[in-house]
Amino acid sequence: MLPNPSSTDNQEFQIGIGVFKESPKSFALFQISPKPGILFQDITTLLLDPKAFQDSIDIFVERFKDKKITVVAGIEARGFIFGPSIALALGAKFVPLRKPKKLPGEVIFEEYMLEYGTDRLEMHVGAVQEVDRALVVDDLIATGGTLCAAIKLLERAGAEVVECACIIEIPELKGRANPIAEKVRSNVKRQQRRPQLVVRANTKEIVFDQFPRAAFGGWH
Ligand SMILES: O=P(O)(O)OC[C@H]1O[C@H](OP(=O)(O)OP(=O)(O)O)[C@H](O)[C@@H]1O
Ligand SMILES: Nc1ncnc2[nH]cnc12
Repeated sequence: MLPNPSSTDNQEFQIGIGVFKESPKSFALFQISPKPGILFQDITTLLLDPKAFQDSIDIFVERFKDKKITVVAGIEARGFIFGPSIALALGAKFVPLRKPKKLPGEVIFEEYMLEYGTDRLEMHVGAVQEVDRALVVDDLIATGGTLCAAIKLLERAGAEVVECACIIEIPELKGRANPIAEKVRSNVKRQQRRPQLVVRANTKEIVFDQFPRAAFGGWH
């Protein structure tokens, strides 16, 4: 359940803070739990702040603009939020990697395990070619299973996967222990030691400047 500004109940949502590593910018980050036992990192609060949203795109574009990327592959669903803008800015084509049975044409697919189940990514046959240099975009890396499946799909089609880019990393889930780790770059560090602001179900209470801004050097 997402915060409802008009709600009068007392349900509480935790808000963490995300900090862009390459610029002194921060944004709010909901931590809610739509699935039992999972502390869900939700990037929709970032989207409510057009400046922070633009910054998140610009940071990716800056990093990848000289890497001869010819295809940006966005992972359904939240990779579709960030991927197309990055693709247009890089002058690259955008290829959606979709969940099962959504694409109308012939597909190749990869199955993978998630923090909370299994899933499958599909890609249209012919969407990428052997000459393509790919950037994979998603909102978040948890176990790394999704990005790993995306890389396998693109490589099976002959593309070279240059890097994977996501907004947030959940270090506790050790996605970087996955063999794909050297290809993954996240551009946000969660402020784990910072006390979390707890608000009552009211998005208007998100105050971005309430938190000291901090810059972290470099990607990792
Ligand atoms: O690193 P992993 O453990 O593979 O998890 C990361 C994936 O999980 C989330 O998507 P989800 O599978 O929940 O799908 P959705 O975006 O369609 O809701 C997230 O958007 C990533 O794609
Ligand atoms: N904890 C989490 N929050 C958001 N998306 C996720 N995908 C996998 N684990 C997740």
